[in-house]
Amino acid sequence: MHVRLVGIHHTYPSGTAAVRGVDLDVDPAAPTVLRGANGAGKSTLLRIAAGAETPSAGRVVKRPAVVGYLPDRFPALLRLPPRRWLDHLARVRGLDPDDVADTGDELLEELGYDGAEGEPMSELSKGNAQKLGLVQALACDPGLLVLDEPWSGLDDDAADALTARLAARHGLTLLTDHSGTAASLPGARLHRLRGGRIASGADPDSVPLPAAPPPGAVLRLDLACAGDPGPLLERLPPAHVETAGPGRLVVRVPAPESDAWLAAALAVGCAVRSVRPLRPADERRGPRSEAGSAW
Ligand SMILES: Nc1ncnc2c1ncn2[C@@H]1O[C@H](COP(=O)(O)OP(=O)(O)OP(=O)(O)O)[C@@H](O)[C@H]1O
Repeated sequence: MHVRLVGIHHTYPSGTAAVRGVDLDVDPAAPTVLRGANGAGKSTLLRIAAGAETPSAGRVVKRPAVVGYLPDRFPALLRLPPRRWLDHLARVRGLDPDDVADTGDELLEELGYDGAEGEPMSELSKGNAQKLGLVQALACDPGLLVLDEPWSGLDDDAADALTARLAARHGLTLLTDHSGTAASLPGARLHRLRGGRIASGADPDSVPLPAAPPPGAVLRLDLACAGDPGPLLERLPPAHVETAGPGRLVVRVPAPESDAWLAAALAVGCAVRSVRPLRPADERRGPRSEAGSAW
């Protein structure tokens, strides 16, 4: 079941129009990732998707009953100790805290949480507070998981553990991520927000095509594509394949063919991560992998 954000606008009482007409499908088959500059409206849109904020206009269709939400920041004066806070949030979601305690403990261990039991939330280190935030969002077995910068503040081991958990998740997931890690999740669908709007494929900020590639130029297309790349490549025009792995396809195509190639890739459900001209040194080095090779 998809969750759909339809015609979402949001203007804060201050007059800031943070979201201006966003339609977005959150697909259960792959994580939906929002990118964009600071202030683009990502956190606002996530709060609306999670049901933590009511939009000025528009609606969220088919939001599941249980939503796991990691906000961009916690209230600074949260005095509850961690365990009581986790129990409190379980009750807010209509769940019995005992039912989520085992999964919560498993997650705390997996993420290497080492904050003191009795310490108020407001006195935890940033990373430990982030780990608790992730645990409350993940432990409730959410129908929709909404994560605002989930890798922020995590140490390397915790970041890897989170990446592995999200990669293995089946279900609706919507997240923002400045670190770039989310783009590597299998099948990740990337959308760029710009000034409160989803940037279209033609937006230069979304598809950074060089203004005028010189004759003979070769472009490297980096794509996020759901599913097995083998069958996908058979449906696409020939190209030198650099990388063909779960969720990721990197190919080289002559510049004059790149528009047709991109159009074909978008038509089979891929999202464009970047389009860059190859430097002559890269071209001499040749592709790193021969998977699916040849024009
Ligand atoms: N509570 C609020 N009241 C008034 N304006 C707000 C509020 N929260 C956000 N804004 C404004 O709305 C716009 C979008 O902010 P938002 O936090 O959604 O962007 P963002 O893309 O998540 O940014 P960042 O990458 O810095 O987290 C910004 O201009 C911001 O100043």
